[in-house]
Amino acid sequence: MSQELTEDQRAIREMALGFAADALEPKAVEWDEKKHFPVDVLREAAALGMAGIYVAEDVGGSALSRLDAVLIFEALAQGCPTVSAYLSIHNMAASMIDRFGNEEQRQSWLPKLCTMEYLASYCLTEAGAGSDAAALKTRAVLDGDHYVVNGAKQFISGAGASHLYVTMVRTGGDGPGGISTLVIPADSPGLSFGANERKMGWNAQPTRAVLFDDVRVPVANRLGNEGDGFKLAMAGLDGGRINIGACSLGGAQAALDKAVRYMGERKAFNRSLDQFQALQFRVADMATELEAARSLLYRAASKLDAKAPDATTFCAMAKRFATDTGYSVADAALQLHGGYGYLADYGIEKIVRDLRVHQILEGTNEIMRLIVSRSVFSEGNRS
Ligand SMILES: CCCCCCCC(=O)SCCNC(=O)CCNC(=O)[C@H](O)C(C)(C)COP(=O)(O)OP(=O)(O)OC[C@H]1O[C@@H](n2cnc3c(N)ncnc32)[C@H](O)[C@@H]1OP(=O)(O)O
Repeated sequence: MSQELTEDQRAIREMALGFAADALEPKAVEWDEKKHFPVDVLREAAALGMAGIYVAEDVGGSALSRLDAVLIFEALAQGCPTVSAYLSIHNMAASMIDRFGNEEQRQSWLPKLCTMEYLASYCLTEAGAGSDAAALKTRAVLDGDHYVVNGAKQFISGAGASHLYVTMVRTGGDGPGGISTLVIPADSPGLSFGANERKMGWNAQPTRAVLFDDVRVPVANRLGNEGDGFKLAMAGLDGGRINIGACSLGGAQAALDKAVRYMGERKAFNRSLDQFQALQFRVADMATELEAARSLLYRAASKLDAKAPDATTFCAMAKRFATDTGYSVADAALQLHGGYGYLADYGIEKIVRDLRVHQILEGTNEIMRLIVSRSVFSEGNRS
């Protein structure tokens, strides 16, 4: 463990690890193969307080810290990175309503989001606006006390299954200042979904386009003021990014643990694999790299909890480092299994496939470098 955890934090982590071992890990390969989104299991996680982790208690949330959330997503990902990652997106959307919603919005949506009677999706990306999120084109035009929304969102996790879509739309001119955030219910007339995308991994959750054709959304569903939407979206992503980093670390830890067990059982040249120093050193490096990533991730979470001015930069550093490290450690664990690592039964190749996308989503790792370099160079300019 990279930093001393409090007794409460250890208990939270143990609870999530127990849930991962009992409810996620035994089914994870089957869910991947059948492309099954286990909503019933997500609701069991919600009953343990993991659907509104950093949402306030008055609306059913657990009111825990960002560091607590990272511990939970890391632990859950040891059972299934994909289910943990969906839950992290649901938590991000719920926390945006908690932080930026008015009292009526909080009371009407959050109790159901915290039990997962309602599932939530986060809709920023468009076919023509991924990394350049401020270029989004989905438009919302005011018509009396409603907005009329037209456009399409791409790569939306949970789409088709979610009940609420926290959606960034253009209500004003070009650029970030013209963007607002609307909470759009799934049953809104004119809202429809693309086909479930066929993916390399992340098969235990659906990914679809969300299509808006003259969808009427009450002005009362807007979070914050007109023009605030880009900042709300970015603020949500700060936490979302470290949560995804935690999912990578959890998946990679599970892969490393499998490799260590396998190396004790598998013999070659009359010795078990764990007797070869070259392989022992490889495992030593993997464990060291994971621990370094964990330290940075927990530091970023603590910065977010402290509302530190450099929290966004640390979240970007941690997301980039944890998802790159997690992927390379999981891939090395596959290699240590030899041909068996490539077989579905061992559960390693699924972890590698699941973790690959973490280097792309919640902001590509190239965008994370952009955020960090902007901060480094602006600090350099000041001195
Ligand atoms: C299986 C599926 C595979 C693929 C799944 C893909 C789906 C997803 O991953 S979900 C979405 C992920 N998308 C992203 O992460 C988007 C990546 N892009 C970005 O983060 C931004 O566009 C980024 C960082 C490049 C900056 O954009 P840029 O247009 O230069 O805006 P920038 O000038 O920095 O900021 C605009 C305003 O927002 C504010 N802002 C920026 N970041 C933050 C933040 N973290 N918190 C609060 N405010 C912020 C700025 O201060 C600025 O405010 P002001 O105008 O008052 O100075």
